[in-house]
Amino acid sequence: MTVIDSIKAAFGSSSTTDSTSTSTATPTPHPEGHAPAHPTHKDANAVPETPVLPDQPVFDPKKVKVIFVLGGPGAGKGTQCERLVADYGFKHLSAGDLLREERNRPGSTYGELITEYIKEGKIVPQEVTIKLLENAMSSTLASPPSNEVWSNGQGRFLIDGFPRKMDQAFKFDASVVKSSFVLFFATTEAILLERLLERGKTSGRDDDNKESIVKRFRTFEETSMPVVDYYRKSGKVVEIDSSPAIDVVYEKVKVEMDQRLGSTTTFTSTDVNATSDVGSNAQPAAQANQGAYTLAPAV
Ligand SMILES: Nc1ncnc2c1ncn2[C@@H]1O[C@H](COP(=O)(O)OP(=O)(O)O)[C@@H](O)[C@H]1O
Ligand SMILES: O=c1ccn([C@@H]2O[C@H](COP(=O)(O)OP(=O)(O)O)[C@@H](O)[C@H]2O)c(=O)[nH]1
Repeated sequence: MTVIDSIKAAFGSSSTTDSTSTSTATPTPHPEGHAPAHPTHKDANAVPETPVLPDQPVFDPKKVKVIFVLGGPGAGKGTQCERLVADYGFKHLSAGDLLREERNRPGSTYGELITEYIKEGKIVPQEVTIKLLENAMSSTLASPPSNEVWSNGQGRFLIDGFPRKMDQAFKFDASVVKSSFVLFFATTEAILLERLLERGKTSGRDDDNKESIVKRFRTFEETSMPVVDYYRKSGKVVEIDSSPAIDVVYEKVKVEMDQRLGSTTTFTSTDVNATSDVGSNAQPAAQANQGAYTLAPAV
């Protein structure tokens, strides 16, 4: 059994194909006696400990607002989030950025697993992603941005590119906090492809190439669209056509946001920086927060 197989077994995901299923089953518990409490880099063959998610929501939904930002790869989620941070004081958490940051962290137990899943356009086992999000949220609330929407333990998060699978949606609601609504950016596959190939020229991302893009499209259609449809049935989806130019899309986004949050508040540039450090490809800020948003064992 390879290290990757061991990790998949620990997450109840023994083949690469089952990560696209919409199963809501609880992951297989970690095999007794196989995992050191905090496996180190040296434990090349160790089966890592599965992150444990709480049974009850960690955050109070009256204080902590979460808006999920969904859409196909390249739909413009990160681009629009960046603007919303500046105008509404959100903290932007990109699930993909958090995974890439964890993958790049020296000694991460999950580096190899994350690399393989991202290259194949598959969904990383939910425990890893949800734990990263929960850690990032706790850390933000512990040192909140200095603007009024973060006073008295309150906060608002844009969670970008998550949930991409039904089990993630259910588990996040149950163990982190129930989301307020979903901002869904819709456009055609042809536009997505064009944008991703263009982004690939400078992004340095190993999944912004034709082969991975096609796989990501299939995962989006088969696994992530059912999540959008699920939220749509409960009236929680705000759908925006993201085909037009960035400014045109953002004008529509603002109208929808103002209806739900009250009109735009303008924040100082200091505040903008404080809330945008986990934006797309935000490497320097991610380094400044090293350890804060990772799965590194607590010391
Ligand atoms: N409305 C738009 N029109 C043209 N290009 C866009 C638009 N929105 C985003 N882009 C560009 O498309 C690429 C993908 O956008 P991004 O925000 O990274 O997407 P996502 O986060 O959904 O993967 C980026 O290079 C971005 O600059
Ligand atoms: O909840 C998530 C979010 C992202 N990913 C992985 O990260 C990749 C990149 O996601 P990101 O949101 O950064 O990029 P996008 O595909 O939207 O451009 C995806 O294809 C998945 O492999 C994942 O496994 N779970």
